[in-house]
Amino acid sequence: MKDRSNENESYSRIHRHPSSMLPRHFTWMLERYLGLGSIARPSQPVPVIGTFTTSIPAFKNQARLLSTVNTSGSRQRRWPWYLLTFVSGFGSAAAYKFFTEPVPDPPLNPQTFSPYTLVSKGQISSTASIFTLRPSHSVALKDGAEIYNQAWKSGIWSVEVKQPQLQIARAYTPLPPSDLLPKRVEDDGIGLRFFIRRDPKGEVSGYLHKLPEGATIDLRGPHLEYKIPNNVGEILFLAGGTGIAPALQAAHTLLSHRSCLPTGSPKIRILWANRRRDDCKGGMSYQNSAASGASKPLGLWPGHVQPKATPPQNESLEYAGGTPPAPLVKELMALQKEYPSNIRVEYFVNEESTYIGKVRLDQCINDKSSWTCPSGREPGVPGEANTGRKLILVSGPDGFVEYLAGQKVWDNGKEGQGRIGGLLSMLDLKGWEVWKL
Ligand SMILES: Cc1cc2nc3c(=O)[nH]c(=O)nc-3n(C[C@H](O)[C@H](O)[C@H](O)COP(=O)(O)OP(=O)(O)OC[C@H]3O[C@@H](n4cnc5c(N)ncnc54)[C@H](O)[C@@H]3O)c2cc1C
Repeated sequence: MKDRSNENESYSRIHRHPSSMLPRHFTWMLERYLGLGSIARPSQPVPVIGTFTTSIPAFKNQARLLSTVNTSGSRQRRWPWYLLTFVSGFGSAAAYKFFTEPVPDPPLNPQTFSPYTLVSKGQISSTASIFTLRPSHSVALKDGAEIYNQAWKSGIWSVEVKQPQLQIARAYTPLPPSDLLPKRVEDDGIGLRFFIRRDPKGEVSGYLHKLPEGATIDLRGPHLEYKIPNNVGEILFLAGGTGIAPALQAAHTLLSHRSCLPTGSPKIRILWANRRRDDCKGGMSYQNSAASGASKPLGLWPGHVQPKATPPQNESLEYAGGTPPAPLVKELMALQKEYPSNIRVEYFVNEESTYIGKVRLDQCINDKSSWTCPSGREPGVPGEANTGRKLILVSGPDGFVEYLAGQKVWDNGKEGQGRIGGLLSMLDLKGWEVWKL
């Protein structure tokens, strides 16, 4: 009968020995290729496994060497080797994992189109809807939020949306995050919303409006359209139709990222013109068309409706009560509630005979009333006069921009600002800068 006393002893030793944690073939490999000797059985010669080496003289020697490895050497002396082996083993495993595991992409990049999923399409008027999109693939949330954050901080930006059948793309302006939205959509900061008007003959807008929820939409961006200067003090934003999207972006940049600057509390006044009440239901209507100069319109943008009657002469603002506010009106109202001294919004509706006119523009440009920083929004100095740059931004259909600020011009394949024309050219702009979007 085989004497097992020795075996028991070596078994107990193996269990005290750190190498006992290693799988057998791994310890053999360490011994075989690193010459680490007595890992498996400290008191026994290491067996030579297999016979494939024996016919080759060089391996024969090695096999003989391995078969006679003396395992009684000092363990202390070998510890650094064990450590080195472990460290390099784990290092290699970590490196392998790092280089072979797919790294989540940022949700958006300016070079290539990234797939987004149409989460919802909320129709807000007969011609326009709010589209909510989320990246289709798993994205690096932190990087994604950072890409959007940089864009929101910078100013007005857009993304390109691809129509895959025709392989054409159009620019659209993401709406800023809003506290009014259900948390599900915006809470992780990677969803994007768009206010898109369906052009009856438009290739891309028509395509988008036909897509069902769950469809994939390819986006590329962000593209910075206009960097809002850091030292901006006041913005007068003239928005026509979907031009409200960049106006909301400007308000977001100003109120969330530039609030209460050393130059004073920045402010923004938005004059939003729509052909129909549809898009801005519930919005506060500017009633004084005569004061706004609309009774003597200059060039009018396509679809313009001539005023039917002379509007009242008082300069009151009144809510278009009775109907629940349209989603974007709600968002504008929420901003006004949160920043009552920093944002003012006026609505002009062509079918109600209200227009952005010369007189109203002149009043806005010369408004000297103090817009103070609401309490608790330090470090701005409440009530301090604003000394920052003053900007007039104009955004909307070509006809709208031309009517207010003159045509943009194409030069060398690039769209340029052109000279200031339209209504603004008739006013003394006194230090206001004009930018047509
Ligand atoms: C920076 C930027 C941001 C924008 N943001 C938004 C936004 O947030 N929301 C939004 O709704 N829009 C936005 N737009 C407008 C948007 O990019 C598209 O221009 C708009 O949706 C129309 O595109 P479309 O492909 O549907 O129409 P298109 O196919 O380009 O057609 C537009 C109009 O031109 C007419 N047309 C086309 N080809 C011809 C031709 N050969 N001859 C005569 N007429 C022709 C069509 O009948 C149609 O009425 C933005 C534009 C820019 C530049």
